[in-house]
Amino acid sequence: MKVAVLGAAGGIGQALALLLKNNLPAGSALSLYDIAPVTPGVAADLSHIPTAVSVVGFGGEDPTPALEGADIVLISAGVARKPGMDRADLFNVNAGIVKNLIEKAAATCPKACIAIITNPVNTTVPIAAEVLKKAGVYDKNKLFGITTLDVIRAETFVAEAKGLNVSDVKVPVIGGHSGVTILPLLSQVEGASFSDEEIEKLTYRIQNAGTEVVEAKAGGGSATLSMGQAACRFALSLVKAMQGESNVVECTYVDGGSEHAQFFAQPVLLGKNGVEKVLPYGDISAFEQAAMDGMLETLKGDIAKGVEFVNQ
Ligand SMILES: NC(=O)C1=CN([C@@H]2O[C@H](COP(=O)(O)OP(=O)(O)OC[C@H]3O[C@@H](n4cnc5c(N)ncnc54)[C@H](O)[C@@H]3O)[C@@H](O)[C@H]2O)C=CC1
Ligand SMILES: O=C([O-])CC(=O)C(=O)O
Repeated sequence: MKVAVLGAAGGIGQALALLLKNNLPAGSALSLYDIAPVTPGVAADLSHIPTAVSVVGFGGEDPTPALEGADIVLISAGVARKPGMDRADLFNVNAGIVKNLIEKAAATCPKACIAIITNPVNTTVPIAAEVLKKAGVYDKNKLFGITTLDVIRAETFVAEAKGLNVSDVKVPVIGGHSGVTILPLLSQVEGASFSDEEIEKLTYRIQNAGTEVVEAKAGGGSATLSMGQAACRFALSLVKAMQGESNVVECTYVDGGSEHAQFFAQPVLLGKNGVEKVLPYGDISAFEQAAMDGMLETLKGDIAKGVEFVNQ
């Protein structure tokens, strides 16, 4: 299995590459790309870690050499938030970066599964879909927005609040990846019950956890280490499923599985060819239904912005 990371010299990219070097199955290949000229050096650095995962790195303008033969492409290239910004403020810079990288992926590894980290995810994933459609290589089962950070945050915060062992806590998070579009289904957490006030507070914290990190980093960027961990979890799940393991499920932002919006995050059964089946997210509470009703206009607007960007 060959995994390419685009944006590999950045805060997320380096953390993710380190985790993948240590956790991909033996015999895998890791291919790193970033416009930053340090990238071959990042690969050289990682290559001294004694695991059976090969690593090469490419800098400069052209990602093609990193994409050749890739089975999975993980994209974290782009700018991150500073205090006072919301994720949509990243659109002007990151939309063009994602469009260019996807054009290269469409030409070089059209059958790869592509998973996008770059914000605003609600919009960059529809951009990728439109670019792949224009290139005639779109397979909706092979395009993902990585929303796993919302899931690991929800699991961490619930375990802390309820004194549970975090490895036993499962929290589906549906919708999108910004503000009100992030909807943790706390009503489905097993082995814990919450007061209305706890639900409101936990939901708000999960929705705004990215901003919590942006403010704490005080101008030095956004979540990188927890995102590296989240993206590694998602990538390893995808690798396992693509290699034939059954029952691999992750919440992820995908095309066409929801009656609510063209793109929607919910539990997805992963398989040999990417999405095997978009799973129902089950019963939700009245609070969650109101949150769902309240998010859809924002989410649909975010999606339309991406579609327009490519087709303008
Ligand atoms: N999906 C999610 O849950 C999360 C997404 N993010 C997003 O991930 C993105 C990256 O964040 P960080 O790694 O913290 O930023 P960073 O600034 O540390 O790294 C970004 C990297 O992208 C590279 N880059 C810029 N343009 C490029 C291009 N055209 N081709 C290749 N590489 C390019 C830069 O050289 C840099 O190394 C941001 O958009 C951020 O908002 C961050 C946290 C969570
Ligand atoms: O908040 C940000 O800008 C980065 C991000 O997506 C997150 O941490 O969830």
